[in-house]
Amino acid sequence: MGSNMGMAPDQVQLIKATVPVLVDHGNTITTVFYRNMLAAHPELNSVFNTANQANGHQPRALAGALYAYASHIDDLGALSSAVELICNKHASLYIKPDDYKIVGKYLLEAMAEVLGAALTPEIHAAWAAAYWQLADLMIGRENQLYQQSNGWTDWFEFKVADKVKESDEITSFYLAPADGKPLPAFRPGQYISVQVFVPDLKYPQARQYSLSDQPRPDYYRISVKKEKGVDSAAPDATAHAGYVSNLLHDTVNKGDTVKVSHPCGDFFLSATDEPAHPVVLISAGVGLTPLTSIFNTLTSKPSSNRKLHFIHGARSSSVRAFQDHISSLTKQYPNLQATFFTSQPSEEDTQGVDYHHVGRVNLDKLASQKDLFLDNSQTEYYVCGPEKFMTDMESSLKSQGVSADRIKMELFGTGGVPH
Ligand SMILES: NC(=O)C1=CN([C@@H]2O[C@H](COP(=O)(O)OP(=O)(O)OC[C@H]3O[C@@H](n4cnc5c(N)ncnc54)[C@H](OP(=O)(O)O)[C@@H]3O)[C@@H](O)[C@H]2O)C=CC1
Repeated sequence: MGSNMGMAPDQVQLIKATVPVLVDHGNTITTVFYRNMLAAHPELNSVFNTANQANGHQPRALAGALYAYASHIDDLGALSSAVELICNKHASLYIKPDDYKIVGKYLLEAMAEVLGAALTPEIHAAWAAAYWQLADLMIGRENQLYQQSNGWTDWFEFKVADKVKESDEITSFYLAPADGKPLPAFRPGQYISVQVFVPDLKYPQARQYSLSDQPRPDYYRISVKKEKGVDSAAPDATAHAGYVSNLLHDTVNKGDTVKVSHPCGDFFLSATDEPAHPVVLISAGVGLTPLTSIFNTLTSKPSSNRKLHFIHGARSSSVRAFQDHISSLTKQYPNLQATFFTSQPSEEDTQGVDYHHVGRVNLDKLASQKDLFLDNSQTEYYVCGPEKFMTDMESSLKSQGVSADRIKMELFGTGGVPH
């Protein structure tokens, strides 16, 4: 990201001066923003995740993003990976330049509504300039991403060619294009958005799902966890049952159609044909889906003798997807290995078969540190799962001398506003 092209130096200082205001009022501003914008533009409900609106996650995430932007307004390079991630998600949802006009209008109006006279004309002008500086940059990047999408520029109808239960919680959907034409390839690790009409809401919702198989011309596979939500009596009652995952599990069957967007995402396997680089895949829960795409891609070449270690954590083997698939391949090929952690083994689970270690994923528990291929300075580590899991794994790898550029992960969070 470049310098502050569109902003005067005193405006940059004004934005920095509003950082404490965002700490105190950011969440109120973004809550008012979403309320007013969605009331005036109900058609945008289909773009935003309604569950995350209801539980306050979306306003908190946007407040965190505003805070991060204001804090780094004179050092925008620090935000480039977060911006790249958001632009990919926008491209996956077909966000257009006109959408930025609506968002800018309601964001500035929400600031005025919440801050009142404290939002002086100078601060208002500085925020308008700051908003459009970032919006222009994102519009430019999203335009590039649309140009790379093989002409696929809108939702496209796909048929569910197969629906396969992978575990008690995860089911795969094999999605074939309705026109039967060959699909464009994707980079293993990338995702698609799937859009379905939600009868309870009376409008569609879209969610991003990682592609869970190697690129193939005839179908895209996603593997979806049924998000049951949290009982409202529970202490952490913030999780709303997933609108889309429950519909997919319960009502979308073989032969039905869903809308799909082109593959996006900046978390992907970096080099598929370089056997010198060992690869370690570290995941928890449904976070194994993009890593299974990487695993299947790398193991699809029988001639490859690349060292590959699949590490996965689950509550029990009944909720672990792809266990038999991964285990059978690792038994067949000496260059492949798998280590399964299970935090609550059931009576049916057998140590050495269904899992290797009791507890959450802990890299210190591996039989030998050579299992992480630490002696090879080219080893790449792909990490996916709950956010805290990813940051813990990153710290663990860094403490063992792995450089940050070899640890790949996709952190959707924005860091939030400090308390
Ligand atoms: N970027 C991407 O492409 C994708 C990202 N994801 C992310 O993966 C996460 C979903 O995982 P989900 O299956 O719902 O997770 P769960 O909450 O069901 O947990 C799955 C497993 O991870 C363990 N775990 C949770 N937190 C930690 C931690 N801090 N350290 C070690 N182990 C931990 C759990 O331990 P325990 O048994 O003790 O509860 C459990 O065994 C989501 O955050 C989602 O965003 C998922 C798919 C794709």
